[in-house]
Amino acid sequence: MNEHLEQHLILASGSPRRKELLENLKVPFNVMITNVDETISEGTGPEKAVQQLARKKAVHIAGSFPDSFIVAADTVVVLDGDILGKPKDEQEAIRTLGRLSGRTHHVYTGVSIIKGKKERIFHTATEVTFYDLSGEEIQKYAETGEPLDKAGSYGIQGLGSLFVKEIKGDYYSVVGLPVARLLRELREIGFTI
Ligand SMILES: Cc1cn([C@H]2C[C@H](O)[C@@H](COP(=O)(O)OP(=O)(O)OP(=O)(O)O)O2)c(=O)[nH]c1=O
Repeated sequence: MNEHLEQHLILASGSPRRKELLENLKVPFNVMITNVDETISEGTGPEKAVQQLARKKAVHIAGSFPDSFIVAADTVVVLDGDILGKPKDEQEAIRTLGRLSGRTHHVYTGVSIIKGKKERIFHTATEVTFYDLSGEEIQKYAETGEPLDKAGSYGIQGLGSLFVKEIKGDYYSVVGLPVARLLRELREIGFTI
């Protein structure tokens, strides 16, 4: 019997990118959308913040599925110590992109895995450097709508790729899910893959 049929994987995320990336594992899974409050309390560092939020999303689903492996993640961009989440509108996206222009920032992704009483939690940090961006470039990009549902107001996998001069770390972590690390952590918690 296919052992994958005996273990149930759930992605607790509404992000289409996370779903696509998890498909690379080539195991069946279900997607469940979580709706948790993503406010980060004052003074919380990005490493802790992304882990806490990822765990909150996983816990939200885990109670109802104690026999399943629940995976959830959270991604933020950090510049000059400021945590930049998803912009609330086009104007905020334009301001954020102006700040990221010509600079190096960090993308933190936290991942939580819960299986009954067992848990794994980790985060990754990736360094991304942008080319200088003109006001016109930023304006045009913001008008595409691509920044709106993305931390730091850009998508490295989309038109935002045209801004990236250098990246140090896991590309997939910037997109929202460090899949290679996740695979290894899933094995550690007893998922056969
Ligand atoms: C920096 C960056 C972020 N992002 C995305 C990944 C995440 O979907 C999003 C950050 O918001 P998150 O709150 O981490 O995730 P989400 O609200 O989209 O989905 P869910 O909470 O249901 O899992 O930004 C990209 O797609 N590309 C990028 O280059």
